[in-house]
Amino acid sequence: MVKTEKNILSIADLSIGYGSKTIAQNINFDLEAGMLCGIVGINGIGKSTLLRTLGGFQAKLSGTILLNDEPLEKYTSTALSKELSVVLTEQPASKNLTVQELIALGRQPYTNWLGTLTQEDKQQIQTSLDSFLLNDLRNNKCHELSDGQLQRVLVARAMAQDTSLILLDEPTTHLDLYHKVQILKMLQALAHDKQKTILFTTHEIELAIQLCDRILILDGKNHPFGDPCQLIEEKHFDKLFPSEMVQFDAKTGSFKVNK
Ligand SMILES: Nc1ncnc2c1ncn2[C@@H]1O[C@H](COP(=O)(O)OP(=O)(O)OP(=O)(O)O)[C@@H](O)[C@H]1O
Repeated sequence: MVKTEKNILSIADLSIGYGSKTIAQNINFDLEAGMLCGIVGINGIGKSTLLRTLGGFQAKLSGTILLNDEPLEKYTSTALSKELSVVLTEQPASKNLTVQELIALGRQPYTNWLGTLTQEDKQQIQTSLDSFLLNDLRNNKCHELSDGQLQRVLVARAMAQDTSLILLDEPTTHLDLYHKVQILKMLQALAHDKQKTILFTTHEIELAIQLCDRILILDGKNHPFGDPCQLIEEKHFDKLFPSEMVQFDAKTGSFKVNK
């Protein structure tokens, strides 16, 4: 991976939550261009809340979120749509569009008020179709697709949006193991080859350990962040679940059920 030193996302002393209800606090991490980062943690710990906060869908409670060195809240929605794309699990509103039409929506921040596509827009759409193996499906309606195919379309749309940061909420939900690995490898290629910074929530801890450059563990306390090997060495995965049920095996990077 060719690394640049520039931080795309810098999070310092961040608290997230709803009104007076704090869900997580003291979150700190930095992400450079070209990094794939998974956010893991038990159900209800605040993964989606963090993603929504970073995506600007809900206000932070306190702390700093810098996107390309600018505070997130300083961005206008037009400026933000050129720096940040978000892929959520459920997007039923646009399912009547064809694959190509949905991906073309990713170019909206760049088109004029008529939505006319330039040669560059068309090129970006074609590259996204190619990267996510969607050429044969380009004229299919999105409601005709399998979950795995639809997930590839949603990520391809984010790629067409051509932002420095891409946020995804549980991109592997409902997928079989092969298609979980496929989408994560495609995200990894997008991060490494196109120097995109990609942050996603997941319950696939073992796959995240194998494929991510960084992992953020939301644990309700210190929220360890780092290289997966470093997190294993520091025994952070050992404490993720109550040890009477499952135990983390550092040698294989996997969880074993206590029988
Ligand atoms: N709109 C809301 N208002 C108040 N509390 C909320 C709201 N949405 C979620 N919560 C609470 O915030 C906490 C964190 O929820 P969140 O969905 O971020 O967790 P998560 O880690 O993504 O969980 P999961 O792994 O189950 O998807 C939960 O206790 C949840 O009940």
